[in-house]
Amino acid sequence: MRVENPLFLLDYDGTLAPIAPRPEEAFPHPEALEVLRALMARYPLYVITGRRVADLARLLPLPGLRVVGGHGLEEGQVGGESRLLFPVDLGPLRRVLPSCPGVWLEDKGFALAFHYRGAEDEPRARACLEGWLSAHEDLLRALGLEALRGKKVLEIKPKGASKGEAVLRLLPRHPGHTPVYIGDDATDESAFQALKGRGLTLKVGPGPTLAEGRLGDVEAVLAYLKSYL
Ligand SMILES: O=P(O)(O)OC[C@H]1O[C@H](O[C@H]2O[C@H](CO)[C@@H](O)[C@H](O)[C@H]2O)[C@H](O)[C@@H](O)[C@@H]1O
Repeated sequence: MRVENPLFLLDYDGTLAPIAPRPEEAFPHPEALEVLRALMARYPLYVITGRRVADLARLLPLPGLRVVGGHGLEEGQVGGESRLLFPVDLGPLRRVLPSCPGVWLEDKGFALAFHYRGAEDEPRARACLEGWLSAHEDLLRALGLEALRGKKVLEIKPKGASKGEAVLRLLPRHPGHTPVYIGDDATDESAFQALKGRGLTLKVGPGPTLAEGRLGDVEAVLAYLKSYL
């Protein structure tokens, strides 16, 4: 299914890049750069990611590429400035970090992501993180923080920011365009929900979803995007 005058809103991990054991190893699909460059020349396009804008600039070095980072916490452009939209103080939380076997911390500055992919016992690592979370619920609430669960990752970030909130912020900037949102993770569901009845939403891979349509994998995402060129 294709739409007229699309506004592309594309997730990164699991959508433009296959999932990898570590974030720094998740390189874009070999055709992604060329396809995104061509799409950007014709249509408005944003990458909507949980990563930092700076991280995306390294992985998708396309000057002028618009990026919403940190699940809506940050906005910027590759080769340009980025700005933080939600104030945050993670200091008190950094003093009580969990100690769970096989879990490692990706500190984004404005959010903390605890990864358990590859832990010897992933279910145990996840349960350990959930236990730590329950024990610190009051602290999180006092700091205005909340948990977000993604693919083998538990993130702590300021309340209020979400991909759904971010896409609703972007729509008025592109009147006359129909949003096409593509994402693979639970963290994309808020965007699928926000865009209900406003555009086309496509979930990558299996699993329950609020999206209207589905693409099998990253390969299918690239084939779909190429159909607009
Ligand atoms: O919104 P996204 O662009 O999908 O980013 C979500 C998170 O992606 C990264 O973690 C995930 O991908 C890694 C590489 O494939 C994988 O190892 C990990 O298990 C996944 O959770 C990134 O590290 C996070 O900061 C993003 O929030």
